[in-house]
Amino acid sequence: MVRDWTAVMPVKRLGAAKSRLRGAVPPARHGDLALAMVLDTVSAVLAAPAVGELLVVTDDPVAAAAVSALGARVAPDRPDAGLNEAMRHGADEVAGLGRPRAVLAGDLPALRPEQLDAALTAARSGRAYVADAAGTGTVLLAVGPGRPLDPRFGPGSAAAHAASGAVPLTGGWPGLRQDVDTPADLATVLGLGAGRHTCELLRELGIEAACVPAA
Ligand SMILES: Nc1nc2c(ncn2[C@@H]2O[C@H](COP(=O)(O)OP(=O)(O)OP(=O)(O)O)[C@@H](O)[C@H]2O)c(=O)[nH]1
Ligand SMILES: C=C(OP(=O)(O)O)C(=O)O
Repeated sequence: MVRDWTAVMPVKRLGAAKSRLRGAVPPARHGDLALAMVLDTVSAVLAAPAVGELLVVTDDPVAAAAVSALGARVAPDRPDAGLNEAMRHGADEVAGLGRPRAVLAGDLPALRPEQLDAALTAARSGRAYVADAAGTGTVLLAVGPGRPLDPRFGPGSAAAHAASGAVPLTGGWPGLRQDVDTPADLATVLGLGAGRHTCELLRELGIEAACVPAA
């Protein structure tokens, strides 16, 4: 498979990230959990043969160092105006319109490389999205060369992406579709099998967790 996709992943400052997930682990470890989920998502993305490069858009120094160590490239969060602007900046300005780009959230700790490959293969020709497991949100938005990303993430983003002309991708891909916003989402992910970083952190905290093999 040709490694031609640039994956783009926005990561909020860890101290402010994943507020709806607060309470899933002790407060002092909340940032560690947010980072562990990012690292599992990054590991799966970098192991996907269709991905040539992963660009992480973040102003968090700890996350930046950790994802760099795994092999991702880091760009600052500009214009520092929220999720859609961070995605647009990474995909259209830093990566550039000349490449196929796919943005995905950094909260997919059960993501498997083959699921991302399948989604990117299905998306190849146009602007396409993958809805989250609930069907209302979006976990991935892909766009071919020459086209702006035009991201519309936020509440109801699946419908917003459809209304903007993006094609919904219909594969099963349970790990790709399962983003973690709440403690209930985390429990679902632990049933699917979380990546090594999330899994080891939870086990350290005495929480039962099924782990998948390292990607
Ligand atoms: N660079 C950047 N990433 C963001 C920003 N807002 C959200 N993200 C990232 O986008 C992905 C999905 O975001 P959300 O699920 O809305 O995450 P969140 O804002 O941390 O979660 P809540 O506080 O629970 O709403 C995660 O990887 C976040 O880290 C932002 O303003 N800048
Ligand atoms: C930003 C989104 O999701 P969430 O905040 O639920 O992760 C979205 O689905 O567009």
